[in-house]
Order: sequence, then C-alpha cells, then structure tokens
Amino acid sequence: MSSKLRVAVIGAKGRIGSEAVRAIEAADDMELVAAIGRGDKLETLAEAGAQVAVELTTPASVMGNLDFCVRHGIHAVVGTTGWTEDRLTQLTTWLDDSPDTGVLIAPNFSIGAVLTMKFAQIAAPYFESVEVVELHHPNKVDAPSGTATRTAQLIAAARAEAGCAPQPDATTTALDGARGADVQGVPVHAVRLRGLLAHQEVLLGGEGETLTIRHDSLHHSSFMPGILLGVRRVVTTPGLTFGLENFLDLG
Ligand SMILES: NC(=O)C1=CN([C@@H]2O[C@H](COP(=O)(O)OP(=O)(O)OC[C@H]3O[C@@H](n4cnc5c(N)ncnc54)[C@H](O)[C@@H]3O)[C@@H](O)[C@H]2O)C=CC1
Ligand SMILES: O=C(O)C1=N[C@H](C(=O)O)C[C@H](O)C1
Repeated sequence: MSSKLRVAVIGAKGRIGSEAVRAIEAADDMELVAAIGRGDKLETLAEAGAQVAVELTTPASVMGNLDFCVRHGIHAVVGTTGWTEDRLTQLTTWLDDSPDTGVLIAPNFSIGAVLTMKFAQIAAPYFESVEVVELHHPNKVDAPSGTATRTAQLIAAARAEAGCAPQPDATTTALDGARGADVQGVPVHAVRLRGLLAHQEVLLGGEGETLTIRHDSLHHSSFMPGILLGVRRVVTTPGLTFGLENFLDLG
C-alpha cells in the first residue's frame, strides 16, 4: 500500500472544495481517494479508506458529516463556518468516544488571516476602540464570517484579560444593524459585494491615532497551504484543535 495520506474532500464541487481537490491531487504526499458532493453517500469515505476528510460544505451540513467521520475514526480538517459553543461541545463529546481521532477546525486557512487575528489580539488592549469589518462575495450564506467572529472573540478575550473598560459609544438612536453585530462587546460589520472574495479590516482607535490591520484573500489558492498543513498535522493530533495557529510556530 502507498505511504501517501489518503484524503477525501466533502463539498468537493464548491468554491473552496473544488480548489482543495486540485491542491490535494497536486500534493506529492497525498492521494485523493474520494470527492463527495451534496447527495453522495458518506459511506464512500470508509469504503475508499480515507484517513482524513477535508470538510468544506455549509453550516447546515457540517455536523452530520463530522458525526460520520469521527464515528469511523476518520480525521477531519474543517473550514466550514457556523461554530457555536453548543456545536463544539457536541463535537468534543463525539471525540471523547473516539480518542485517536483528530479534528482541526480552522476559521481561516490563509496565513495572512491567521496573522491578522494574532496582530489584532496583540493590539486590542492598547486602544480604546476596536471594530471589525469583514467584506465577502455576495454568495456567502453566513454573516458575520467565521473569521470575523473569531477575531472579535480573540479581541474581547485580550481586552478582558488586560482589564480594559467597555468601548466608548454614545449612540442612543440607531437603525437596526447600523452598529453591526455585537460579538462579546466588539462591533462586527459584514459587507457583501460582487467582485470581492474574502477581506477583513480590524480598526483600532485611541487618543489622536488609529491603526488599521487589513487582510485580503484575492483567490481561493490563499487557503490551500493551510489546508495541506492541516491534513499533514491532524493525523498525529488527536482531539479537537481550534485554529490553524496551533499548527504554526507563531511565538
Ligand atoms: N476556513 C477557511 O479558510 C474557509 C472557509 N470557507 C467556508 O467553507 C464553506 C464553503 O464555502 P464555499 O465553498 O464558498 O461554499 P459553496 O456553496 O461554493 O460550496 C459548498 C459545497 O458543499 C456542498 N454541500 C452542502 N452540503 C453537503 C453535504 N451534506 N455533503 C456534501 N456536500 C455538501 C454544496 O453542494 C456545495 O457544492 C463555508 O462555510 C465558507 O465560509 C470558505 C473559504 C475559506
Ligand atoms: O465564505 C467564504 O468565502 C469564507 N469563509 C470563511 C469565513 O467565514 O471566515 C473564511 C474566509 O473568510 C472565506
């Protein structure tokens, strides 16, 4: 039997899934053993002997797919969004029953986005105000993006740890949504615009100065090195790993 990693893609016909299929086919140390689309049987994964499934579908489909993978001891690299505390708890429970299986959930596979989150986390305690603006293609089904939600959570945690005061905001009258979504006290704004792919700005403001951290994914190829890294690392990392930064040496 070949020593290549046996990899499947679930959501193989989607925007990122089809790019992932090409990247896995081109990787010397991987073999694409299944490409699953909507309506295809998950049993194909087990029949094909997949060691790792790359899950790139929709928030509505991801839990059912992961339930199957974990029950069959198939490691998973997950880019699909829609993660809540309840979902993470459910997934952890499944993993407890399959202790050798690893699942990586990466809100964003691109190195620039991972660094944006890290930089925002570092900067957040030093400014009075911080807001997140994410900008995506109009076919995206969820808002705010998984990346923006994670960024805001990391910012909120960093500010709480540093003992920062709540952000200044004198708004008393506003149209619904005008101040964005409130993610743990951090406003998050979602733009949907034809022509865009995936972009994010973290705006920080202090007395007499602002700092803007901006990242642009201009092509789905930006996510591929992160997906391949995730596949290589998840097979030796049992349990739940949340965030690609855990597989990068960011200091
Ligand atoms: N973590 C990251 O770096 C990235 C994450 N994403 C996320 O990945 C997900 C997919 O994004 P896109 O490719 O843009 O969406 P898409 O709509 O182009 O693709 C999703 C695909 O999954 C298929 N699908 C749905 N349910 C399925 C099921 N039960 N079994 C098999 N296939 C199923 C759909 O038919 C579709 O082909 C989204 O949640 C998006 O936010 C997207 C880009 C980067
Ligand atoms: O739907 C997308 O396109 C993307 N989804 C992910 C998210 O919601 O953060 C990652 C990236 O922003 C592209």
